[in-house]
Amino acid sequence: MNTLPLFPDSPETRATTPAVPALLAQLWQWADAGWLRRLDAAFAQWLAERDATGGAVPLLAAALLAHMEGKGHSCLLLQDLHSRLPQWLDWPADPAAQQALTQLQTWLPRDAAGWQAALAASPLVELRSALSVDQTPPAATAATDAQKDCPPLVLQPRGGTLRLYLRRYHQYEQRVAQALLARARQQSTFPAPDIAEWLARLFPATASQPDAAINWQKAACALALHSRLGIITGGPGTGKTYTAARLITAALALADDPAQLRIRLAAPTGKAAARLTESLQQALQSLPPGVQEQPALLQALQQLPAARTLHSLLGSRPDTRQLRHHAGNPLELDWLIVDEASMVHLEMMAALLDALPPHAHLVLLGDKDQLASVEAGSVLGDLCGQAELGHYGATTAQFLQQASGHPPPAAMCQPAGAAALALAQSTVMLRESRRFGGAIGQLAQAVQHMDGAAMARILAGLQQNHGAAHGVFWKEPAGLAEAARLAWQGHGPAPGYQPLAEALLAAPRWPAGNARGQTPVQAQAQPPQAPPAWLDEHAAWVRRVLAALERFRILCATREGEWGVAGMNALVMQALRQHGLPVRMQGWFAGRVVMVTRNDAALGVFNGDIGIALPAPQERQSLRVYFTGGGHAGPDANTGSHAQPRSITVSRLQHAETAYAMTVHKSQGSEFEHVLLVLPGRISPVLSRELLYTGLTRARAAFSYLAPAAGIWEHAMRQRTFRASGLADWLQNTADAGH
Ligand SMILES: Nc1ncnc2c1ncn2[C@@H]1O[C@H](COP(=O)(O)OP(=O)(O)OP(=O)(O)O)[C@@H](O)[C@H]1O
Repeated sequence: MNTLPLFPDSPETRATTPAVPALLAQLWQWADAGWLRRLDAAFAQWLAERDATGGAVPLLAAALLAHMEGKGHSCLLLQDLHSRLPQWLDWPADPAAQQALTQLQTWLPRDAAGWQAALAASPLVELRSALSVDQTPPAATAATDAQKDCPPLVLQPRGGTLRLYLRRYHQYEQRVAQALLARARQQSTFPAPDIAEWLARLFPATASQPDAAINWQKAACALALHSRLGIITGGPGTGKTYTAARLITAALALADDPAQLRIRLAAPTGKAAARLTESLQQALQSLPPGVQEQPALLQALQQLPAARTLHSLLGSRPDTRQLRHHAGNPLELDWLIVDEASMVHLEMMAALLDALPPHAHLVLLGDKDQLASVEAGSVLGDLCGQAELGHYGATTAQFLQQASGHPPPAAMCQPAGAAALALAQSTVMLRESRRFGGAIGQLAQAVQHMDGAAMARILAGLQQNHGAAHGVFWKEPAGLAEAARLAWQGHGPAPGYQPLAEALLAAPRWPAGNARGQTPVQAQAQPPQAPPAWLDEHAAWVRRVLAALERFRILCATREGEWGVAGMNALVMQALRQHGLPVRMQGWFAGRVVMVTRNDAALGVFNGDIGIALPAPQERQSLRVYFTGGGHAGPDANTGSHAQPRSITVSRLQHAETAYAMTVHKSQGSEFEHVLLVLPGRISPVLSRELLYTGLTRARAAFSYLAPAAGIWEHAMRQRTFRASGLADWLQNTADAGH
């Protein structure tokens, strides 16, 4: 029911809001100042040209909505907008920006009733009832996209909150919620005793894991086999891939014909897909003996295809948002395992669910505590908001007892007779990390629990060792000289970029006949016909360079500034030049590390792919970008060699940026032996607990931290990332009594 009363507009608001032309002029001025995006002002202008009869407030709300969508929010929480505007917009501290912000604030209604009054009369806004749900089938929704005749903005009261959406995001949220709930409720046909039998084989009791209490990995498999949806969340090393390997094995074992079961693996980035393939292969090596005795099962496991990026799985095509697979042309698969699900944004999740055939099982693996996706939405976080508490219903508890040998602890079950949320019945949180100990693990825990006392203890221990112990170096305030030292030398055995520079300079000499005898990195020239032995030598060198590149990365909270990606890249490039590499501040050079910034399905490169420019083995004077991870095993199109990693010539890679340093956001799905996290000296909303946690957990063996001001870490640790979204509400307001 719509719980928000419809009051007349507040006179206070009307009195201060400018006329439409004045508002638009002001929005463009703010865009020129860099406080809003030009896109935000242009959107308001476009709406005004469509219909300005609703006055300035709907246009102002639209510009702010577009701006917030650019920051990852899928909607605008209207009743909080007035009070939280300074925090959400984060305009610069200078007096002009702050004065503008104050002015903007006076134009906003102060509460939900004021907003509803100001927006309800506008033909640009559709007011939805709290209970209405879109019934448009996904294929039709995708086809009409903007739905030209519908108002572009949607005002949605629900759960006591008033949200304003771009129509597209309103539809995505509803489609995602409906599709996930339908899958969670749809039970599979596997009989519980058969599930129990296979899970007992795959998770035999051991000394470290006696069969005395519930085994959450086993329970996760049981629930994913029980319905068409499994959500498995947990921190690094908690065994998500280990569990997925056993789940896949059980699914194949329970299938009538394992050879016919189409299991597909996917991840949001090429890097994450490569890691999934690799760690799944490792996990499959450690399956218990019972499996080895089943030749058909073994053969099916050996034939599992490599993981792909979600973009390539869904058939992303150049120059269009439309994907090859959708509800009208569904994916041809029976099971889909998606790793690093925290990186999947709302639009991608909606597209994925549209394209999934109804009978297919979907399994999402990911760490709910990591940063949300770069693009709008916080899907996994919204799905797993209650995962820690379980909330299992009586039917689920009974099924877990039957299929895995133990019910969940009483504290994680719903009281008798209480309704159980459908999604919770398909969700398991894994808690025990088997990889993460030492100071990095302790730091990650202290951050996650906002535990100031634990943090103080860890720092005191580090100080006794001049800032470094057990693979952790932590210093604030610190100077840029310190950053340059760590970026080059690392600390202790933990590497900086020096090993990469050494690998680059240790390039094989050109074959005999090249009079200068220079390495390819120095000369970028070679004979036109390279002999096969030289090609192999070149390929081995490329692999050594890529391995060195994977050892270290600088992660930043921001892109700009000395302590952002730009500053850190400059610092590293200066060091590389000093050590004899042909670095150029603009354009391509051998040794330039880049990150792809836009998907290009035709080229087979995707946003977030990391590569390094190196001289090509055959083409005189030419550079190719060789990519880490996600490479294909087939022969290189250019060289014919079987050992070449995936590469493309630099002139074809239009959308890439230098990436010795990258944002923490973009580092999700990757791990490095040593991570140097640098934060800026100014407090801002991007500094958050999730940012620290994600940065920390990218480090396999060593972690360094620097910031130019004291108190930055502490501030970040106490601040949670905020993403406005209505997805949790759509999911939670739908209870399934008796589940
Ligand atoms: N029940 C178990 N018994 C023995 N070893 C386990 C078990 N669960 C996980 N491991 C081991 O712990 C390590 C981490 O497991 P895994 O890679 O599956 O974790 P993950 O959650 O997928 O990590 P990440 O988030 O970093 O990908 C692996 O070496 C795995 O073999």
